Amino acid sequence: MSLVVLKLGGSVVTDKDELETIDKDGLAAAADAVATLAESGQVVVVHGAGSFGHPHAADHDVSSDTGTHDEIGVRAIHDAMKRLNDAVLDALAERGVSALPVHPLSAGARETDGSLSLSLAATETMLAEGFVPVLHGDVIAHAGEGATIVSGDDLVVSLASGLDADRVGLCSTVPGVLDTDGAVIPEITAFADAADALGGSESTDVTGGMAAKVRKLLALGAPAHVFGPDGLSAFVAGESPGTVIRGE
Ligand SMILES: Nc1ncnc2c1ncn2[C@@H]1O[C@H](COP(=O)(O)OP(=O)(O)OP(=O)(O)O)[C@@H](O)[C@H]1O
Ligand SMILES: C=C(C)CCOP(=O)(O)O
Repeated sequence: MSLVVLKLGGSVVTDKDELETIDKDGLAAAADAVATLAESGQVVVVHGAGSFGHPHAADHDVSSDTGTHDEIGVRAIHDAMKRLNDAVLDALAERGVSALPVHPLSAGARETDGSLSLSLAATETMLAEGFVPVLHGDVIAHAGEGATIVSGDDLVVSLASGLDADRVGLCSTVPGVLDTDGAVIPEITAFADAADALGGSESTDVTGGMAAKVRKLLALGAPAHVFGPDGLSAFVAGESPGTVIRGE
């Protein structure tokens, strides 16, 4: 059975400019897409943080490489992500999808050099038992740093390579990676292909926005599709909307 790893960007399922606010239409469209995918194969969903995780991470000065030992801060970030995860699970349940949470804080850690080790046991067994695991960007224990942020994009890379996914999709608010004229770049095989146009994110984003996304996906070793909400149904149908990022 084919396996799809799909990331729902925080900018799709939340209103990134309003603290802890769900984008109801964005979440509904994304949940419809997951429901369609789940009818014909296995799906792992990962969602980003949007206006839930990022503002709390910024408040506590935590990023992907700057950590904290303050458990109050760690819990504030994690609890916000659990609230968003609950909303995603509810939207999937309303569509008859047997979705279950996997919270990265309790399933992985970073080593001193920042490399992520994520246990796949829960995710693999859920898939084998017919569930749809739903992971999310989170805060995670980091050797020598306390706890740092793990982005949904990092999780997509670990999951797609560890589970040998057949297809990888990242749905953001932009229709793909854009060039300096605002046109979608159809294919990226090296960072230089898009470097001039790549910036961070327009909203509070402690994990680096599109530039970081492209770097991580180039390291994946399998093609990954970056597209906007309008490309969701094409991705679900097996097409190749937006930008495909192919690492070496
Ligand atoms: N060249 C570019 N092409 C497309 N988007 C770009 C580019 N440069 C910067 N960006 C910014 O990157 C953002 C997308 O990255 P972002 O990390 O915010 O996406 P996301 O995965 O949907 O959100 P989250 O990180 O909350 O999950 C766009 O909204 C845009 O502001
Ligand atoms: C800020 C937190 C908690 C996670 C960030 O995940 P992302 O939105 O996928 O980059």
